[in-house]
Amino acid sequence: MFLGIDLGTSAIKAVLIDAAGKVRATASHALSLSNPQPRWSEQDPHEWWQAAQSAIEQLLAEAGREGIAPRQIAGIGLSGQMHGATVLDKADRVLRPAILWNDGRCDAQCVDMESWPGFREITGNLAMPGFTAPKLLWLREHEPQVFERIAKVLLPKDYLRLCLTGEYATDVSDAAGTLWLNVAERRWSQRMLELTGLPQDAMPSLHEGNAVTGYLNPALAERWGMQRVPVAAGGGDNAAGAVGVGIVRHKQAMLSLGTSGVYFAVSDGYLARPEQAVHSFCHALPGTWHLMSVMLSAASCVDFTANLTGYADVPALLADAERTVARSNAPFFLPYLSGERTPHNDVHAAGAFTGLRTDTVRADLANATLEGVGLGLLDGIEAVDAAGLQANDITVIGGGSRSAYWTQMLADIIGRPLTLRAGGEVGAALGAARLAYLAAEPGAALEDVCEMPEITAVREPDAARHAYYREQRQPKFRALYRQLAGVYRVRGTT
Ligand SMILES: Nc1ncnc2c1ncn2[C@@H]1O[C@H](COP(=O)(O)OP(=O)(O)O)[C@@H](O)[C@H]1O
Ligand SMILES: O=C(CO)[C@@H](O)[C@H](O)COP(=O)(O)O
Repeated sequence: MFLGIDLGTSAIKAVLIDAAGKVRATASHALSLSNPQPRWSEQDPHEWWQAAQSAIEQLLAEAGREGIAPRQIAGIGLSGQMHGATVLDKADRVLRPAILWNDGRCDAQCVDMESWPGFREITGNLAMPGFTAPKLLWLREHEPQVFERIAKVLLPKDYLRLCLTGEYATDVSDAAGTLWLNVAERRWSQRMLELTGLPQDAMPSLHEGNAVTGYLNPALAERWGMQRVPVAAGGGDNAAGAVGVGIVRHKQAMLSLGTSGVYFAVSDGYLARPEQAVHSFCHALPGTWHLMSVMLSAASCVDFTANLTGYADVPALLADAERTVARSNAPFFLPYLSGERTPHNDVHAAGAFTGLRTDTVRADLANATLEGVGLGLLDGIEAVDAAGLQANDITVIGGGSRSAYWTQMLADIIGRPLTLRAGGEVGAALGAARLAYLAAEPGAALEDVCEMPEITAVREPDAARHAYYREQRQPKFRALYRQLAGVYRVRGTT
């Protein structure tokens, strides 16, 4: 058995797979998110660790009910929300709340980074506020008393690794999102670290996703009745999500519907297209890279509208949306609740409902939300296509993939078949478990461990609906962003 742990933004998820790759148990524990100031997004790393322990203990209890003993677990793999800056002092004390991937406070620092010599050549990316390095520049400027005490900077899942093993380590897919990695060469960039004011030993050791980075510490192994199993490097949640559904070969593609919305296309060589905020990162398996478009609020927009309009929960919103006939002159929703990365790279972008009329009902707002997220995702997919990695078939994963209604609407908007696969809704934890498998059993064949799980459904695009979205909705959606962008931009900032 192999245990995968994914530190998502909304919850920690744990999954147990057997040697045939079948999911045998799952568990999760919700996480809270804090927005102490406009554009700030933070979480407490101590809460991550408490939630991880709770998810693991629930998982072991569920596995026990299936007759699986903790000693049967042969390896652990980690994945997590990318980019978050977890800063520790030399005694491994957390110095402040982690600044997350959807935090937009450090746009001024990004402008500085873009002027660094060699920046784009080394990192392959645009400097965007979600990434880790500009957050450290912000700390240097705004919280110097914190900055000078920093001994280590860890990504979210790597903080859990420290708690599990006592080791400082990361993997190349997650490290690529720091802007301290030379992405083509898969190594830390001394130059980018120096320009940030950090020594190389502030970084964890760097590994491929399927490498062993340490072993479960004796106290935890005893408490959970487990062996001191190896802990794999794992991957950033998108790379791990891709491994989980077998998206590991050139031009294969995946769409992740989590808090964020991510379109991920694999490349067998390094490729960089930063112009439209397309991310160029290493994949979690050796010798592979990927391009990615990232929407900062995707399924989280659906939670937002459900709360705002008083639905009991997301399934209630979805059911009502499905019952309501789409009208001509339907309202629009701009999904930029946390600003946007691809293609706009605009921290000032904001969400909006437009086109409201006296007869607008909340189901119209629900449908506008589902559609607005889809149109935003299409912008990102087209940006990746333009970089030369167009894929005809897209596998969908993440919490949002649970809705047949929404995934059909997305296929109609995108105009390509969307494939659902067994375990896809489990998301990145599945890939983390597969990376644990590869690390614990180096003789295992990659093609076997990383095969595509069985197809559970295919959403074929409806030609007439696709034409409607292309001709009627997409041009207006794009125009609305352009027209509203200036309204939300704060005077005196970029
Ligand atoms: N039945 C459902 N249909 C559509 N969306 C759902 C459903 N259940 C949960 N979700 C959405 O899934 C999202 C969480 O997905 P997940 O992949 O776990 O995110 P994260 O990795 O960011 O924590 C939530 O925003 C929630 O609205
Ligand atoms: O910032 C990115 C990728 O660049 C996000 O995709 C985060 O990695 C968070 O993921 P979810 O919690 O939405 O899965």
